[in-house]
Amino acid sequence: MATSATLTTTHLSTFRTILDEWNQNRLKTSPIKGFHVPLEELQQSPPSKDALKDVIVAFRTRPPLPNEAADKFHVDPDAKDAPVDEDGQPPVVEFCSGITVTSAEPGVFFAHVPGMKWSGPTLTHKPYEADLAFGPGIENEEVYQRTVVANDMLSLALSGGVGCILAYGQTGSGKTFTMESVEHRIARDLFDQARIVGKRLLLAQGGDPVAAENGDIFEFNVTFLELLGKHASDLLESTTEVDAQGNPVRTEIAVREDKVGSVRPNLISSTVRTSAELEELINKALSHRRTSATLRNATSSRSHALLTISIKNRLLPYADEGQLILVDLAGSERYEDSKDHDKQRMEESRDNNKSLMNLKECVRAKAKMAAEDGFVHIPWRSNKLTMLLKPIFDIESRQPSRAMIIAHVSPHIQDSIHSTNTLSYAAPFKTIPPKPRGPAPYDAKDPRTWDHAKTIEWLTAQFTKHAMKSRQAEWNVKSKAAQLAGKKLKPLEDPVPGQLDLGVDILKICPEGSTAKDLGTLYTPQFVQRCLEARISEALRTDALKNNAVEIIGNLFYLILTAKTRKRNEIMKSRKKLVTEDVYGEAPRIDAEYDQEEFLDAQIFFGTNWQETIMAGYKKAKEEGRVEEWHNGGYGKTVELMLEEYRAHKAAEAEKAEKVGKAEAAVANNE
Ligand SMILES: Nc1ncnc2c1ncn2[C@@H]1O[C@H](COP(=O)(O)OP(=O)(O)OP(=O)(O)O)[C@@H](O)[C@H]1O
Repeated sequence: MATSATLTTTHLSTFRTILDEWNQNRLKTSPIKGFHVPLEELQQSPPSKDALKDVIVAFRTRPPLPNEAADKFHVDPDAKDAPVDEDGQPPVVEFCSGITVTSAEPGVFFAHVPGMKWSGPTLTHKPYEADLAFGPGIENEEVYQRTVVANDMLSLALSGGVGCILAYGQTGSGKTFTMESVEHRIARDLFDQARIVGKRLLLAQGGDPVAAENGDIFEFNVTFLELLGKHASDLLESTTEVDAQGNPVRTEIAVREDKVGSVRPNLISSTVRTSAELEELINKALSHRRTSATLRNATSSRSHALLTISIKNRLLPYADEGQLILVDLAGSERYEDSKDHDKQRMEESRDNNKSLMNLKECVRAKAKMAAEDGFVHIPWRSNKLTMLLKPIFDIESRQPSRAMIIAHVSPHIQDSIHSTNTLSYAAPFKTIPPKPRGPAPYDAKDPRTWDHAKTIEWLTAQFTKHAMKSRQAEWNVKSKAAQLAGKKLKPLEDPVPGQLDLGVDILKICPEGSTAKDLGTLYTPQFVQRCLEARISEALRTDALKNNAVEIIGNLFYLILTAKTRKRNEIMKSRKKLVTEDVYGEAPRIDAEYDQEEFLDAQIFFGTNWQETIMAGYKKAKEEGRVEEWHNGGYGKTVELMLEEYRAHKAAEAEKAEKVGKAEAAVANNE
């Protein structure tokens, strides 16, 4: 039977004609939109932090490779039922585009999906939107500048936050090409950036200007983990042992939460001091990366690869370590593409798809939470991949984090169905920043609702507490010395209100117009730096001020976190039992009632159709005013119908396999 790719190839010239007409008509009404800021300008001006989002999504498509179309979609003219074109000739397999970029920022990709009606071939043009879109002509350097640099990922990690970049897409779409270039460029820039940040921090502490010139205050540790199906291994472990398929055998690494809730797999952690050392390490790990041929790409990577650069700030040894997590995800193969593989490969493929689905749930939930400032559950514990990404998904983490997903699609029209799957996977991550809703009602326990005066009052109380403590400690020392000299010191009197030397100018820490909510968006080192710059008394030692500042910002983060958790509990209580709106507010969920294994397998089988079918049912019920009915049975029925279809498909597959087995046995017997 001809595959849809072969059918498309057969009608290539018709599709090309339809596509040209569509493009001409489109260009008449709307010209192609470029990026907001030219690249040179972007490189000169630092990004504005106010405009940054927690989740950023970008699309990328690559140019076709030489001879790729003819090789990849080769049609055998001698085969039985060999396809012929409209003129009865073997189809000429040349490149035909399946993707059109109509806007770079916001990013808009149109996927051209071939179809067949009684009247002949048809083409549906499906639009998808992201924050950014990179067409086939965009070079790696520009992708890096507009993603990593423009979103301040390096400063974020150097300031104790977590920056994560994920490359997603069909096998062979260009994920590794992008990620490797991002990794090498980060190796190129990280140390220069660290010197700039380090110098600022050292000078703010009144440090030695010569030492500050080197700015060498960070320690960088690198790990490289590979997740193949359910199995994690260390890509920095050198091995000579190989398995039956010729893949290197490495120690299995456990991925689990420890007693204090951290996920820290026992990996080789290498300290790097220079760009060259980091570069060398990346090259070593990449050469170790397990690859093997799949149906679609001769050097396809079947595993997720996670490069983590942890950054310790030696000036703030107790602050959380910053992290850069760079993830080259396994190819998102469809069931159709993996079914001809052996059992092990099919299992890997299934596990990969499950982890990609869990990842989707987590990223969508994170995007939703950032946009609405409310609470949503992020199911990061459901899978090893998402567990490894705990620092960006755990809502209880005090570290600021930012995730960027770059969804890659093949440029070929024969891959359009794959492309629509990829684009509809990633497009919902794009969120619109929340509209200003006016100030939230004041709540003494929620710093996010405090005005400037209340913030100053709280900061003053915090610094007063520390000043009182150090005053008392000083008196204790003096009193001890007096005792030794046989004297007795006068008891310490309370200070005259307003005359206690706090050592800092509170108004410099929280200038007019800013509030606790603004302070809550600072990274710990930034707050510490601000406090050091606000020092007005030499009596307050740098070390003491640093420690006080870390504690105070920690207290503020804690109050914000507690307020968020309280809000979450209120929301949870108000929700109906069992029947809950899912994280996208789209459809109700009673998923826990199903056999989870089968439930996930069915979702993988249906791909994007699963969610689309549920959405369609929900929307219809909503339009007809039957939402309650949908909650109480409609959703369940829809899921049951899809599960039944999946079971029927599995039964048919099993029957087919049995027949093939019997036929093979018969042939073997005759022989
Ligand atoms: N933007 C691009 N420009 C030029 N060539 C590219 C581009 N992106 C990818 N390629 C080339 O396309 C081929 C496939 O890319 P790559 O290996 O990165 O795909 P992949 O999505 O990582 O596949 P897999 O999941 O199988 O690892 C490679 O030969 C790569 O060099």
